[in-house]
Amino acid sequence: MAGHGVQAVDAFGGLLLEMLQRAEMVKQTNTVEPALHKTDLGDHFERVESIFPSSSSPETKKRSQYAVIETAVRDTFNNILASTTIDAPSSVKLWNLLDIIAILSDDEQCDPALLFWLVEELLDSQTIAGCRKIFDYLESRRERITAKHFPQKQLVILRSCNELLRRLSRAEDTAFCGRVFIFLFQSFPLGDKSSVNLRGEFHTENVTTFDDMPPKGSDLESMEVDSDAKIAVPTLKVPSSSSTGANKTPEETNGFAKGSSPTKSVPPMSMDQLYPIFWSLQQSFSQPKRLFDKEHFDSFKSGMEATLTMFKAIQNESNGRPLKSMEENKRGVKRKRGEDDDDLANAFNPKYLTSRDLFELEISDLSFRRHILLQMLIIMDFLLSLSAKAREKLSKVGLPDNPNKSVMYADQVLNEEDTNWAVGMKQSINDYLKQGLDGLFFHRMIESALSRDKNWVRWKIENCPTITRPAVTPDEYIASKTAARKATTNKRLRPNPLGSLDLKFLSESDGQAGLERLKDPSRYRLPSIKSFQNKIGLDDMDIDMARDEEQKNTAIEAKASKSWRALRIASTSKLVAFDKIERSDKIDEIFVDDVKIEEQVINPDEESMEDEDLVFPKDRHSIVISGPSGVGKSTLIKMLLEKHAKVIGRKASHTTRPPREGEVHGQDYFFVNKENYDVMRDGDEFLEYNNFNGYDYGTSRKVVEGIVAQGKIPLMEMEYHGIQQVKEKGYAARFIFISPTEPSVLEQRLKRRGSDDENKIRARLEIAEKELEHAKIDGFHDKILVNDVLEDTFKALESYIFGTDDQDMSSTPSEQVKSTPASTEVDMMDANADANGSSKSDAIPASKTDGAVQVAEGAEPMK
Ligand SMILES: Nc1ncnc2c1ncn2[C@@H]1O[C@H](COP(=O)(O)OP(=O)(O)OP(=O)(O)O)[C@@H](O)[C@H]1O
Repeated sequence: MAGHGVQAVDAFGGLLLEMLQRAEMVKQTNTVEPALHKTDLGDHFERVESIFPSSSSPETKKRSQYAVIETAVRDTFNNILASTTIDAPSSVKLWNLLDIIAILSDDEQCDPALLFWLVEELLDSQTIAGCRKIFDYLESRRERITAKHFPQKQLVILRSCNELLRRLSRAEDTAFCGRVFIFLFQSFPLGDKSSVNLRGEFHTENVTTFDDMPPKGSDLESMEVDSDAKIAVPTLKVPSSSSTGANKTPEETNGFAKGSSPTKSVPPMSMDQLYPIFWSLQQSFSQPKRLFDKEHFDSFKSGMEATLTMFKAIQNESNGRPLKSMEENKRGVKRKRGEDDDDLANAFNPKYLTSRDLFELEISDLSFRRHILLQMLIIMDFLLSLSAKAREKLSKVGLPDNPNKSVMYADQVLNEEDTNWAVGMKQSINDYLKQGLDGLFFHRMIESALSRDKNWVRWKIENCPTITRPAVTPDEYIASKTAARKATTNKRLRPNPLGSLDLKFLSESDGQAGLERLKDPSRYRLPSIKSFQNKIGLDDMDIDMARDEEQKNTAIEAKASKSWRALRIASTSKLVAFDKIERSDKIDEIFVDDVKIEEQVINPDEESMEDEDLVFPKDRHSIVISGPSGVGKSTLIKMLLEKHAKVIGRKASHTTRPPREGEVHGQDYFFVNKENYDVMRDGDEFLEYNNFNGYDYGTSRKVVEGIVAQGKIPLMEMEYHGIQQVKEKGYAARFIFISPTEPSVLEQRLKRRGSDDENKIRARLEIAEKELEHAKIDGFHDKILVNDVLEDTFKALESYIFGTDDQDMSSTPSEQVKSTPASTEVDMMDANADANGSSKSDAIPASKTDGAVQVAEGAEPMK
């Protein structure tokens, strides 16, 4: 540390080092998470006071203390930066230092903005990849570091974020830009004015250049060179009095009378003619104030009309061949998706490609046309906000005494004719946008975005009044909750109205147990036909043995109900047997065939095993297996996948590591480059991610969702950082830790495995220690299995996964679960009938049940 000769600086510097040492002991990970808390640092904080004796004035003391702390902190900060890189594990010292400063700042021991000053310097000194890491820190601590003293911090936050945004490419780092914006949005209150463009400045630096060669045979009469923008601005010859338009028809003036449609009956230009006109519109889009000049406005109007006419002509043409364009669209999408992850980095580029050669292609693309039309709508809204009607409306709502004149353009009023033109043009654009693939949806989206934008403009005109609403009081909250409950409760609802389902399982008091009962497979699976055979036999006996007429009728009705349900089930698979049924009370034929079918199907060795024969765990959450290196995770996972290939699906992670020999992309890993990996990470596409041995690894949400979509249960292997992230994201899974009988077996197994040299084994064992340490945290894992004898561990693992822990372990879980449904079903059906006194209400009118599934649903829900 640099000596400053100031005793307090040296003393605080020493204390800071002690705090950092303590932090390293407390937080044993090398990652940003978890954050340090004041209690983690023991009594070090009390010692801060002793370094700064109280002086005559508290203000003087505060100022000198802040200066001393800042100097010492900066020394330490620079030392850390000089000795580590942001990617190295030792960078944890930086995060620890920032955490310590955050604690000091919350305690008002140092300048509140100190942390952000350092972050600003850090961002300035790092590459974009390094900045991502710093942002990991900022995002993970956002709430904490912005909760107190925000006014003192906000300027630095804004400055550093803006500086970072300036460095980022909107095209290549779109997702990172988004992270920065989201950080700003979340940190600053909604009504914060610091980033509001109060002066109504337009983004005039965004100049769109295009080929300035005059097109052959065009109608352009002159080419003006706009010296500011250094681009050729073609001017269309337009009738001189178009804005007054007194003696001319709308067609003659290119202006539009009320209700007339712009672009009506005007033939489209050639592409060459349109090209300069089309691109010169961008000038007015980025500098709308140009339109206050009559000449510019006239040429703008003609350009807009010519463009829309061309768009309409293209639309009509593509409507004539819709199938082809649909095909092309599909092919485009397919090709893009087929290119695997490379298109991830190929994000939207906000700069237009304006080559003349591309023009025709671009303009025939619907998305491109929509983009331009959206720009047109924005400018139409801008023009219409200057109309006399809009002015009147604004004055009616009552502006504050000091409205923001810079965004009002009070000296500009759009005349009636131009207003009508803008209204007509807006209407035509809207009509156009509603057509085509998803046109209505697209139109609705932009309509709502634009209408919201108008509110922001109003807010700016009103000089950004604070957007706050008084907090809801506890009384108001309770009153509205009670009222809502009252409004949604039907008092006349009978507990179990005649003919309706028993909805008791929905009752709140039943809570989790009720939900669990809903997951019972018997609720959604069809009962087997066989299960009805015995019951119908029993009903037959009841009919024969009935002591009086009433008993007999009850038994007949019960039999009819069951026969009906059995027939509905048989109708899906054994319709042939129906021919053999001669009497409605004698349906045995369906049972005869059914036995044969079951015999054929239950053949576990058969490749084409039907899905319904598969046995799934009751708990279908993802399974996460962790454990120290060498404990046998991969071995157990392999066994599980071999035995339960149709039930459990393994996901491949994404990694930046190059493939090893024999590794297959998509099977062992998804091998992606760093750029694509970062884009995925910034886009929150990973459930968890980590860096190991200098390479990045991540579990893609999409891959996991894909396994679920296949109807399988995802199985993942993760180390404790990953588990921590997964838990923080609130992803529900079952966490199983595989533990060795004692740590020494790990080394033996790794040596026996022979896949790593001595050094790698050492490195693995070091991390293994941490894994074992974490396993001690109460509740971190749902199940800990000690892998002593492999076969026993596998059985225990299966039992846990399939929810058969408590049952006999001699048979495999699959066997156990498989053997139960038939008998359980019989019991449940009986219980149902009993619960209702008889199965009278089971009868389902034919008109109400159209399929076999409905029989199962329509019948009493199984409990
Ligand atoms: N119960 C067991 N008894 C003896 N050897 C075992 C047992 N379980 C696994 N092994 C062996 O231990 C070695 C390490 O197992 P495995 O590769 O499955 O470990 P791992 O936990 O996946 O390790 P890593 O995390 O390093 O990939 C293998 O050679 C495996 O055959």
